[in-house]
Amino acid sequence: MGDFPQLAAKVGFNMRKVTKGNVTIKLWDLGGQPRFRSMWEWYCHGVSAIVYVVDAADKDNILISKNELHDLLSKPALNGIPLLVLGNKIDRPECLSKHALTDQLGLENLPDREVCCFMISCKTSSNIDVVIDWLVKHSKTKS
Ligand SMILES: Nc1nc2c(ncn2[C@@H]2O[C@H](COP(=O)(O)OP(=O)(O)OP(=O)(O)O)[C@@H](O)[C@H]2O)c(=O)[nH]1
Repeated sequence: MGDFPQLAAKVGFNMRKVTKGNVTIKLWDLGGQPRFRSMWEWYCHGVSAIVYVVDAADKDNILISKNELHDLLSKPALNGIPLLVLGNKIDRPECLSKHALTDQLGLENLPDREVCCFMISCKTSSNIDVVIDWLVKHSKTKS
């Protein structure tokens, strides 16, 4: 774990802190490009929650997203960690519905963990408040 900040700096991953009330959440923003995907697991060890952001307007790549997500969740070290899936870009007309995204990502009946999905737009800030509330609720350590 100790080498992660240095590694993250090298590959350009960012860490951000968000504070709400008496809770401060540390968020790692991991790159989604293929060359970074093998590193995802190591950043997920011991975390309070995994947040998986999907471009819900990019129908051509949903299957790849699904496969990468299920590959990540198959790692024994990540068993039981709550999963929050965010379908981003709901401001775009071609965006999938929550039902279609849930179905196409295979989120129904994922074993051994709590799973939640919200549809959001980072562009218009839609639903970001419910995401923060979910993260606060699932944070392990309170300051
Ligand atoms: N329309 C729309 N565009 C968005 C939204 N969120 C991000 N974008 C755009 O999508 C593009 C990719 O955004 P990034 O934040 O670089 O995506 P990313 O997933 O972090 O990229 P990686 O770190 O490489 O995985 C940029 O052009 C953003 O402006 C959104 O909610 N709506």
